Amino acid sequence: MDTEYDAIVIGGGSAGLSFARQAAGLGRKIALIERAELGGTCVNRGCVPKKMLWTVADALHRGSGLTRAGILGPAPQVDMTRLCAARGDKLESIRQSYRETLKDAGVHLIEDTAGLTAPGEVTISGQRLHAPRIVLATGGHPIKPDMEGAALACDSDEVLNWTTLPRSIAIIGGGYIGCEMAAIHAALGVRVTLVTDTDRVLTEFSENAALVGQRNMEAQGIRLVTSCTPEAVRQAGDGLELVLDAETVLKVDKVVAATGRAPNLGVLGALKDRVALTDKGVVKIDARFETSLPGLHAVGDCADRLPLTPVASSDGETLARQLFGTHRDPVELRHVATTAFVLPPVSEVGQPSPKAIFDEATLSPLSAALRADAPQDYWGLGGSDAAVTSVSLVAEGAHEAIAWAAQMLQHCPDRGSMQRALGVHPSTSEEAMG
Ligand SMILES: Cc1cc2nc3c(=O)[nH]c(=O)nc-3n(C[C@H](O)[C@H](O)[C@H](O)COP(=O)(O)OP(=O)(O)OC[C@H]3O[C@@H](n4cnc5c(N)ncnc54)[C@H](O)[C@@H]3O)c2cc1C
Ligand SMILES: NC(=O)c1ccc[n+]([C@@H]2O[C@H](COP(=O)([O-])OP(=O)(O)OC[C@H]3O[C@@H](n4cnc5c(N)ncnc54)[C@H](O)[C@@H]3O)[C@@H](O)[C@H]2O)c1
Repeated sequence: MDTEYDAIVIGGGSAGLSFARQAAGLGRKIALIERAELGGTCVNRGCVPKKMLWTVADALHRGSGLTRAGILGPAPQVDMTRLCAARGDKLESIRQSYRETLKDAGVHLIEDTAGLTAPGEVTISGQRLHAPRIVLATGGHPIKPDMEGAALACDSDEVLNWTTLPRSIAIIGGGYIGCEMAAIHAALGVRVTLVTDTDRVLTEFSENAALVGQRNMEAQGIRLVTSCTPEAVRQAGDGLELVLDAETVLKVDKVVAATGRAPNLGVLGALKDRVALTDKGVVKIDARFETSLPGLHAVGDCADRLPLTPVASSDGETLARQLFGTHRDPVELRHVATTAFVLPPVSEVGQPSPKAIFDEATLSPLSAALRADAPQDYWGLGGSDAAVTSVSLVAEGAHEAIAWAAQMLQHCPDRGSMQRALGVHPSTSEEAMG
């Protein structure tokens, strides 16, 4: 087996795959080491299985609200066996396409657990490999809250592997994962309570957009408990109890912890003290993704960027170009569009100002007139009339439209010139642009 490479990348998720493909494409000899499934979190335990579930939830949700339009009759049932089989096939086809891509690109794929044993040296199953550049792309894992009985709670990895649906769940955490799991499972017919320690959900989004998303979740029948840190999870017969305080105990089939993620840094072994971390516990990097240990770079969720797949993929490719091609700056995080896949989705790009310059209405889409639960749409602009710096959107299809807003923001538009373009009638965006 070869032991000398131009670069060794540890982790075959979005960041590592993208680095390896690009670096090999630039003619370099690259090893990629992956201890589990190719594709990492996004493909196996994140975006892809989540989005497939969300697609089903979205269809059920749109249909179920339309009672005033005369769509009546028994609620459609989800066959989880079929759904899981279709999802399993899709994930395997993605993993297979990655295997083929790596092979075609000439990347040496090693399926093993890697440890960093010295600068420029990685060890797998007792064998030492060397490269002047080592890339950490080891991603992260879910963390559970520090409370009695936390081990009884499922994390997102487990939820995305459920083959049957519980009747009721309590979710701890109102971030992306907690809200997405809540909206999806409520649409699938599960009774959902979401408990979070902040005073509103989706605190990574601007307040006005998040509050519209929160109201839509409540209209969907999700019970929200804010500003609450649960005290314990207890077994109670076949089910569980989530203890909120001395007086309040929720009885549910399952408790889900969606309380954040931490980077996978076991790979650093004895070198861990030589690799500086940020206050958030992720690896500190400079503009060339280099860590405090010369020759060691970090990309994706283990590094101090935004834990989103497009950022991981783009940074992996950028690092390969920086090391082996022509220099390219990392994408600016203010141009990264993001979406919480609730129903309808909450999407945003840019740097929202505390007070939006345009959000005078929470828009009432025409479809709401036909729905029993009347979801609201929302469009907000941040910055100033002279320079718009953010766009927030809550609407069906928001996750598609927000990419165009990201492109528009690159050109620093003023509000006046935005109004000289016209939207489609009748549509939410037309109301917002008017
Ligand atoms: C439930 C959920 C839903 C999400 N939804 C979205 C979404 O809709 N949109 C979005 O943009 N982002 C989403 N994300 C975030 C996205 O999945 C991550 O940002 C992205 O997957 C990070 O990619 P990565 O390559 O940095 O890490 P990962 O994909 O986690 O890959 C790291 C890989 O490194 C391997 N590894 C770790 N240590 C070692 C070792 N010592 N030796 C060998 N291999 C090792 C791991 O096995 C893993 O495969 C979601 C995340 C979750 C959990
Ligand atoms: N659609 C997407 O793009 C998407 C989807 C899922 C995840 N992600 C990425 O994954 C990252 C992690 O997501 P996440 O939702 O796990 O983490 P998060 O950090 O975004 O949210 C965790 C939430 O749990 C709350 N919390 C923590 N401990 C608690 C406790 N003991 N009691 C009550 N509430 C508690 C926090 O206040 C926070 O609201 C996100 O930042 C995001 O970048 C993205």
